[in-house]
Amino acid sequence: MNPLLEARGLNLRFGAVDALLDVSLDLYPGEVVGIVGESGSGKSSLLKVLAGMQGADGGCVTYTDAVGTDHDVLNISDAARRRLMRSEWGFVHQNARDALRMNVSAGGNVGERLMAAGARHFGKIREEAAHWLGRVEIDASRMDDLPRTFSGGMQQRLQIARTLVTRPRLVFMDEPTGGLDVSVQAKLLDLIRSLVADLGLAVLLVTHDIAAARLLSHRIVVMRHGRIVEEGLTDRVLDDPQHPYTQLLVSSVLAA
Ligand SMILES: Nc1ncnc2c1ncn2[C@@H]1O[C@H](COP(=O)(O)OP(=O)(O)OP(=O)(O)O)[C@@H](O)[C@H]1O
Repeated sequence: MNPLLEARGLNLRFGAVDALLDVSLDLYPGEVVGIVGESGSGKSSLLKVLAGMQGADGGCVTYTDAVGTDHDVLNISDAARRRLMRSEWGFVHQNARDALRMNVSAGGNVGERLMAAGARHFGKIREEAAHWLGRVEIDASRMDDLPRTFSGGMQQRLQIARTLVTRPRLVFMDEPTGGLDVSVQAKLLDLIRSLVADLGLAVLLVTHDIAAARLLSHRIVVMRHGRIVEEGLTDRVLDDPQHPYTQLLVSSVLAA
């Protein structure tokens, strides 16, 4: 099986800071890879570069689409990147407000993604939006309400419905449960886990929450100072960490 996304030798500098140093990564269809590390280790920078939202100073990223065409993500045109974002990719932001349109109804937020992907039949769009609100456990009676009347957890579930309604093959997630209450986080993680498994999604998950990474990821990549210091199957990395930094990360969770 060929990787869906292949990154080689990525470098990115901000002034004197190396945000990424020779980072290489493969992501296979249906695979969930958790990118963990402390604040400032380069996780978000890596996600943005892989999604073509941020350039790099070196290296390359190749995405192979559903019909087998390779896309050179770092040199892609804005229009082509937007096309991928509409049809094959999704991005879940930490803050739902960065993705949702707050003055558009919940149903509209989901439906407009379908319209952007070419759907035209109003009845079908509304039906599909209602179906997706149900899948993320938002009551149908809230369909015409504005997202600003929703709790943080509901806004995040709405963002997920908006992202998944177009059936992406690859979803980038940047701290999807960050900033939420612990009990809300647990419920959201369970929901994400079942949706990802049902839909067979490939996911790149950035998180500083080791428990979230353990729950969702098949494989874990550990970053420190812009480099990948360890990677492997989730249980192996978390139960038998080899790098001293991973040992520290894991033991600090155990001690917490
Ligand atoms: N736009 C920018 N301008 C200058 N420096 C930046 C910029 N974006 C990131 N950096 C720096 O690059 C390094 C990596 O940042 P990045 O946000 O990727 O880390 P992170 O692991 O995602 O951290 P966090 O968990 O806090 O979001 C940090 O030192 C950060 O200060």
